[in-house]
Amino acid sequence: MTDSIARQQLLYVQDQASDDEIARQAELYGPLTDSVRELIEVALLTEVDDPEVRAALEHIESAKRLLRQRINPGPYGVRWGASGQKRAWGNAAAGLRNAVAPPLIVECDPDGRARVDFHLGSAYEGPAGLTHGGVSALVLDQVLGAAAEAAGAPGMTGTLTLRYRRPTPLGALHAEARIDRVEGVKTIVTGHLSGPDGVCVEAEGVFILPRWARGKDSAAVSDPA
Ligand SMILES: CCCCCCCCCCCCCCCC(=O)SCCNC(=O)CCNC(=O)[C@H](O)C(C)(C)COP(=O)(O)OP(=O)(O)OC[C@H]1O[C@@H](n2cnc3c(N)ncnc32)[C@H](O)[C@@H]1OP(=O)(O)O
Repeated sequence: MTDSIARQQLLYVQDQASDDEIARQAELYGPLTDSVRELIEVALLTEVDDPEVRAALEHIESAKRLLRQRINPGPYGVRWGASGQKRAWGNAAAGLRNAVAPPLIVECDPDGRARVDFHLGSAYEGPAGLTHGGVSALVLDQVLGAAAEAAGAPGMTGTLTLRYRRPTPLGALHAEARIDRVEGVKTIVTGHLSGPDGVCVEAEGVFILPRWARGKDSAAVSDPA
């Protein structure tokens, strides 16, 4: 096993946190993340005068000093609690503790379907007034990957093919995915992202269970045995 695979595996952790403890953390950190996400939008769009911008910066620096007093060297990784509840809270698309995530709260069925209604604000702009194409890819990668995982056929993205059919607006959007077929360790998933005028981006993904995870329960991938 290479060093990078071993390091990656160590970030899949069973920390035995109870459901109550996970709920406490979600209640504490969820609003912090929401506030930082809103801060990103406000910092992008504010038109107040220079002294107000400088004063706001001092407040933000002071909040950072407070939070840095005790800090996980990162990244967050994926953690499972005592009941098997999974926390991918650092995930760039869906992480509860990641202010960069829109966030996506993806609903999944065990037959390999997934869907999400979400909102993209000004921080996700690419072409003027439109969603950045890379952000659409991020959303579809996550939703297609979640569909594979929900059906017990999880994997890393091997190939993601996208067709941008019409510009994706910012604002209220929808994405959905379903498993097309499973071929051994490969799960092929299709899906799309749509806006108020219909489908904007179509996607097909090949998700592959990596060698190091084969034959292991998903909650046991941190066990190097
Ligand atoms: C239990 C833990 C699970 C871990 C995770 C679960 C996460 C669940 C999260 C849910 C939602 C996340 C959604 C976002 C997911 C990302 O963002 S993942 C990040 C982006 N992807 C990557 O970084 C992947 C980097 N690449 C790799 O790690 C490795 O190349 C891969 C893709 C795991 C494949 O390597 P490998 O395990 O050595 O595969 P290998 O045994 O050589 O080939 C197996 C089969 O796949 C085919 N194949 C290999 N590479 C490719 C490819 N790139 N394209 C198409 N086919 C390929 C081979 O031809 C072979 O086919 P068959 O001969 O069986 O027909």
